[in-house]
Amino acid sequence: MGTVDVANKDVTASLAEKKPKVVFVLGGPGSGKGTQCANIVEHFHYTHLSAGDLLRAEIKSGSENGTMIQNMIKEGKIVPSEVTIKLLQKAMLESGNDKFLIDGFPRNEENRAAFEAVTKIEPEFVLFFNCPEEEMERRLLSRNQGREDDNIETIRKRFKVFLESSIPVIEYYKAKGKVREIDAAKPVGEVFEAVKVVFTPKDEKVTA
Ligand SMILES: Nc1ncnc2c1ncn2[C@@H]1O[C@H](COP(=O)(O)OP(=O)(O)O)[C@@H](O)[C@H]1O
Ligand SMILES: Nc1ccn([C@@H]2O[C@H](COP(=O)(O)OP(=O)(O)O)[C@@H](O)[C@H]2O)c(=O)n1
Ligand SMILES: [Mg+2]
Repeated sequence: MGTVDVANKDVTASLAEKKPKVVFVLGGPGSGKGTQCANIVEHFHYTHLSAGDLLRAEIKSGSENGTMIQNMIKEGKIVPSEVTIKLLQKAMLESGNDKFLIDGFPRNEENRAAFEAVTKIEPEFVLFFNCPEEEMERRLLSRNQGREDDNIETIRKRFKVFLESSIPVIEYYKAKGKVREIDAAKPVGEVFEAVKVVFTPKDEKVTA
């Protein structure tokens, strides 16, 4: 066993000790995951970890996996979970927090099963932003963050991957009663009102 494996075992053990609370934030590309996570962080003091942001930072850092990650993102493909899970574990440990919004992960069955097997962490619930494709396409084409995957050709590929690989993950958690579905086609403020209801503890909810 190499030193990298040993180091990752330490990370896994330290994380397991903390028993972190995890919410998976899922939804198609452009459904508003990042936007709403920023609001949730402000109001509910979670740490936001976007799998896509972590992968993009890994490319920028000049890591040995950088070129592979960059090529997969350009093609709208899902990076092997070994890479993404290590980045998530490291970020969780470094944050010092014990409440996380994991945005854009798990995106396929391999992501889901590997995260469960490696970390033994079961999500509290899954926040699912449901949005029609036409609206997501409009938003992505005007996102203007200079992303190499926000062009119509890659967007189409990402929608296909979402339908074929990510929807089954949402269905898996639906069968476990863990999905909190939000109508994400509405304006940002209205979507957040619905999000707040999900994050507000039941005994604090005002029943008018
Ligand atoms: N409810 C909304 N209505 C209109 N535009 C939105 C809404 N939510 C997000 N956006 C915009 O759509 C684009 C994609 O949002 P983002 O939060 O990055 O989505 P995701 O992380 O799911 O891809 C951004 O430019 C964002 O400002
Ligand atoms: N779990 C993940 C998340 C993202 N990614 C890659 O990163 C890309 C961008 O993900 P993202 O979450 O930032 O994209 P949005 O849904 O926010 O538009 C995806 O299309 C994948 O290529 C991945 O491989 N595995
Ligand atoms: Mg995002």
